[in-house]
Amino acid sequence: MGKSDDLVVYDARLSSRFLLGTARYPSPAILAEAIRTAGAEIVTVSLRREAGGSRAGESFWRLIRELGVRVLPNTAGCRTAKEAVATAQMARELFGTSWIKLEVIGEEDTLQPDVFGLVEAARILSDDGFCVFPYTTEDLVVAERLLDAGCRVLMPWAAPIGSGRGINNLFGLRALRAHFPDTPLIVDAGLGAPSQAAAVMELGFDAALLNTAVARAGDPVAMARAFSLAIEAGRAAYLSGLMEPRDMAAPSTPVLGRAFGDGFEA
Ligand SMILES: CC(=O)[C@@H](O)[C@H](O)COP(=O)(O)O
Repeated sequence: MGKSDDLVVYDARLSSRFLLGTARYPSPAILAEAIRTAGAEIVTVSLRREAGGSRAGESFWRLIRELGVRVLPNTAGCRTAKEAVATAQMARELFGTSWIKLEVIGEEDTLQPDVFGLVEAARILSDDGFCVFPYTTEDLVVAERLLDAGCRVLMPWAAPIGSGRGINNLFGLRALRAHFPDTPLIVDAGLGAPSQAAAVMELGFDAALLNTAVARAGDPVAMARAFSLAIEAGRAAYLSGLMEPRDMAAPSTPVLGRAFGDGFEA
């Protein structure tokens, strides 16, 4: 790629399109190596899990500082707008950042976002100066409401958190991409295999955020590398202009006098 393909989100310019979650790794050392190998510039952290005061919290912070990555605190575990707003405010104090990955969970089996609470919390936090990264569904109307509320990026799910199902609603994600061509769209949650990450990037999504598939892999560091390669490959494919699939065959073997296809006759 000749010119820069950086992704701009709020005040950040990112060369990596791979955002990584920090939960459920076998050890802090493996987490650190996975982040390095992924080349991730942003990691998401749950305020509830990494409370700064505890010994575990302190060593986690040392590790993050050493890696030089940017932290995107999240409101994982919040069930109401009120709870999410309070958690975001605590996260701003604790982590010294106004970035917040906003999760308001509405349903236990799927951990589906409560989109009503999400929009409400997004508005309150945006008005309060936060840069909100909302974890949402592929719903176009909700997306509009989130942008109206002040969000400058959207994080639609591919599938329920931790399910590893990949793209559940291809039509919905395609429609979202087509409807918001200029909004950074980061697919967040449900990606289980590198091929699925490549697929969302091929659809034109701007980045992918995942956790479980790397953290719970047999070899998380090797899996981080596999996802990193896949995300890069998917992005390169998208930028290169993918061919349209067709129902019928189209001969690819050159016929006499047309060795280089239309317009290149020898
Ligand atoms: C880590 C995080 O912030 C979540 O959004 C979520 O856990 C990611 O989903 P997966 O664990 O399914 O990748």
